[in-house]
Amino acid sequence: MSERNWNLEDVRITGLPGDGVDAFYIADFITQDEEERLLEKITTAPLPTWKHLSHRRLQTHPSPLTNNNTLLASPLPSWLVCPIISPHFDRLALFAGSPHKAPNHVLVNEYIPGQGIMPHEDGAAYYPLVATVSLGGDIVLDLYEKRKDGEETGNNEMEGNNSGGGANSGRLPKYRILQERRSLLVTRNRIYRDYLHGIAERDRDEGLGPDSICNWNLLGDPGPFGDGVNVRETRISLTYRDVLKVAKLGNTMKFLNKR
Ligand SMILES: O=C(O)CCC(=O)C(=O)O
Ligand SMILES: [Fe+2]
Repeated sequence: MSERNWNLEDVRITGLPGDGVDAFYIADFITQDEEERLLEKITTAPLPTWKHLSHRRLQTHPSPLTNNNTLLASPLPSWLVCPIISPHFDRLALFAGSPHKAPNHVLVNEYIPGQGIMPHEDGAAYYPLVATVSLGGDIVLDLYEKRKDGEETGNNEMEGNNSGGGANSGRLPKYRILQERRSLLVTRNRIYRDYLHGIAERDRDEGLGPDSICNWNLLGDPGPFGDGVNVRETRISLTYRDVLKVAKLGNTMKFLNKR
């Protein structure tokens, strides 16, 4: 399909800092059929696959990182590889600069209306690039400037260890990105490192428009948000990353035997 020959140059979020090279948004990144197939895989997973957190639930593929942020080498399930990594990410050469040249880890987050994720950073366990595919519903991701006084906890709440955002309450986002279902959002480098990201715990996103949403010009269809409102539905995100430290199970066993 011709419209799927994306060019990253055309989909930069130019309203963000970092010379525009640090964030990209592609509407209609996957088809409705692809979305349906992914939702089916995710929602029919056996219940123990989900980790229940207070404000969302989470699947981690292929497995959670160890305590020292190491991934035990294991392939991603094929439904997370095809078609998103292969062929779509490959065509965009999205992970060409990352150590393993491909994502090796995917978090699946589910938010029902009213749920969200506190402002946080993803941290140093990963190459600084996150590729997020949204399924099921539209949602606003907020970016916050880090505090200059060094008070920021640097919390990585990715796998659910965050203690909560009391210190963040009342804080206003610096930028807002609207993620439509079936879209791809890529954030990397400066946006990854210098900002916190979060999703407000509400059942409607309000005040949406070209002045408040930095990717407004890249939306597939701004029509539904013409009144400035997005009524949340259950939204599932797939966040693809490259974990820097990977241990082969064989090596881990050797290491354990030596102790
Ligand atoms: O659901 C999202 O888009 C964000 C998830 C997130 O920030 C994370 O898993 O670290
Ligand atoms: Fe995150």
